[in-house]
Amino acid sequence: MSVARFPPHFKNTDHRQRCLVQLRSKQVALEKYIYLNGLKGRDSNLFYDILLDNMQELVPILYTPTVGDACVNYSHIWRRPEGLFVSIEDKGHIREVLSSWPNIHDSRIAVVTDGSRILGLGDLGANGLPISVGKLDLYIAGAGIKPTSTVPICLDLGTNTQKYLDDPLYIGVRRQRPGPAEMDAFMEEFMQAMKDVFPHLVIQFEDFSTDNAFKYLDKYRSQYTVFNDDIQGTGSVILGGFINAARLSSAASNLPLSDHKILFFGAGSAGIGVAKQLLSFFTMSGLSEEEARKRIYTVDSKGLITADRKGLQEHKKFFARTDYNGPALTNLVDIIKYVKPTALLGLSTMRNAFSEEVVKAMSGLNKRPIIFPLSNPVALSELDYSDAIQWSNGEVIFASGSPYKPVSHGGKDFEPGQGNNMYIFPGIGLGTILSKAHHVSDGMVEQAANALASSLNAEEQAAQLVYPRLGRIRDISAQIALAVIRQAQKEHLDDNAYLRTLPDAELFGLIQDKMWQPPVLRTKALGML
Ligand SMILES: NC(=O)C1=CN([C@@H]2O[C@H](COP(=O)(O)OP(=O)(O)OC[C@H]3O[C@@H](n4cnc5c(N)ncnc54)[C@H](O)[C@@H]3O)[C@@H](O)[C@H]2O)C=CC1
Ligand SMILES: CC(=O)C(=O)O
Ligand SMILES: [Mg+2]
Repeated sequence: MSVARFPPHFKNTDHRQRCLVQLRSKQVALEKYIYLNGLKGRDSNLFYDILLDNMQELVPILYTPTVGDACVNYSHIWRRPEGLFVSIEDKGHIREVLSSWPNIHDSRIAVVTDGSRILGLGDLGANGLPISVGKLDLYIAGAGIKPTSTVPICLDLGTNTQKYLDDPLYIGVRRQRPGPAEMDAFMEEFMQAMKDVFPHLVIQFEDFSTDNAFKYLDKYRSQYTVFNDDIQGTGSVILGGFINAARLSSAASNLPLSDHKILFFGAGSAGIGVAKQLLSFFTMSGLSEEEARKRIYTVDSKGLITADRKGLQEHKKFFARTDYNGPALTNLVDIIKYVKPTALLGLSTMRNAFSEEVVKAMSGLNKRPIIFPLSNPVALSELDYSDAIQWSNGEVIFASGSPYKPVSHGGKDFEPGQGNNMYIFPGIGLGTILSKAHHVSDGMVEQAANALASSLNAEEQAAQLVYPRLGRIRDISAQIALAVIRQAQKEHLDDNAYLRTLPDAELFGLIQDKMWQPPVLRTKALGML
């Protein structure tokens, strides 16, 4: 019998470089994703070691935009089990399904999607699992959560996307999605079973379609340790970036912060989640809640949202305008001329909706307009960075949901921000886990945003960035976790009395010490992979 052996001149130190060479030799982003996924399966320590050193290059592959391609094609590229599928056919014995997970006692954080609205790509059914895997990779790399403490879950409830039902390789149950009563009963059993099987788990709801996103957050946030990333995580990350953007914009035009006016293009779970969080930008600037609400306008596929519109969905009512009585305003440039916003935020999934005319209208109103095209993935972004810079003559204050490369214009280099909840959820999760908080409160989400806004270092401030650079994500997550823990303590939601005894500097050190590091150096020293 032959024994498999390493080649005689094999060196672990070279192998790290070899992996990067193999990765970079692939031309297609989805192939890079498949390669990295394979590497994680063969040697997860090496995978995370490489990820930590190459965040800027690898995050766009493991996360948006490429994770979107991975989801769309998951039934075809599937290679190995890497998470839990909980099927509607498991109803009645969901507890047994969850109990099959190998690391139950170590489990601390689950990302749960039902695949019904993956990024802006719609209902992908059971193909949604990679979004949970990708988010958890960011928990591991960004907040040092131990890989064995993470639980990626996709609820396999069927899909209303016919092409998947017709696909012979589709990996999910072949049925339409359940109606509200059947879905509610499934969620009830699932959440109770999660509590029974994983007593110490923080649950992140991800990419549920908008009505269910609001419904299950409202229903479960006081019963379980749960938050919704698309509503609260996005709200928090955009509040953090907006604080910095508004300061830059106000400094350029001498505008008091409370005079900003924000126009939301897109009023789904993300749009309304962000709009509600941004109320606190105005209340922090001295306005009352009611005055703050008046500084925010929302637009959906039917135009400016007004209170007199018939059949308005519940989540759109809060920001519906009562002060506009003219004919329905449906054209974005007309809406901008009417509202005169200082900031335009896109969460609409409408590619290129922010046209040259739109950007010029914003530039005509503001010396430094704030324009955040936040829809994911890149193919659904409302505005490309190079267009934004060109059409605003370099004046735009810009952050997008998915990453863009820096651009040059008029002999100057410009660096975009990435307004993505990836800056927030790792820190919220870490802070919640360490404080053993029973719930994730609005206060914890708001303090996470403030910590993110204050996290820019001198170099980032000098470069007029609105978000810190990704390479510093662990430092950022530690700062956010500290703020989240302190707020949990203030609200008496925590269950870790020891952390209360520590001054901030010591608590910050403890958070950093708790962060998992891939033990590659040790395996390197042992001469094995
Ligand atoms: N940057 C980030 O961190 C995040 C970005 N997102 C992105 O936000 C986008 C929206 O997500 P959800 O709110 O959950 O989806 P959704 O489908 O519930 O909301 C989309 C909204 O856009 C509106 N819309 C669609 N077509 C429009 C048009 N032609 N004109 C004006 N409005 C239009 C719809 O009426 C709806 O209000 C997705 O692309 C998602 O990837 C979501 C969460 C986080
Ligand atoms: C980033 C994210 O959570 C989304 O696009 O849904
Ligand atoms: Mg999401």
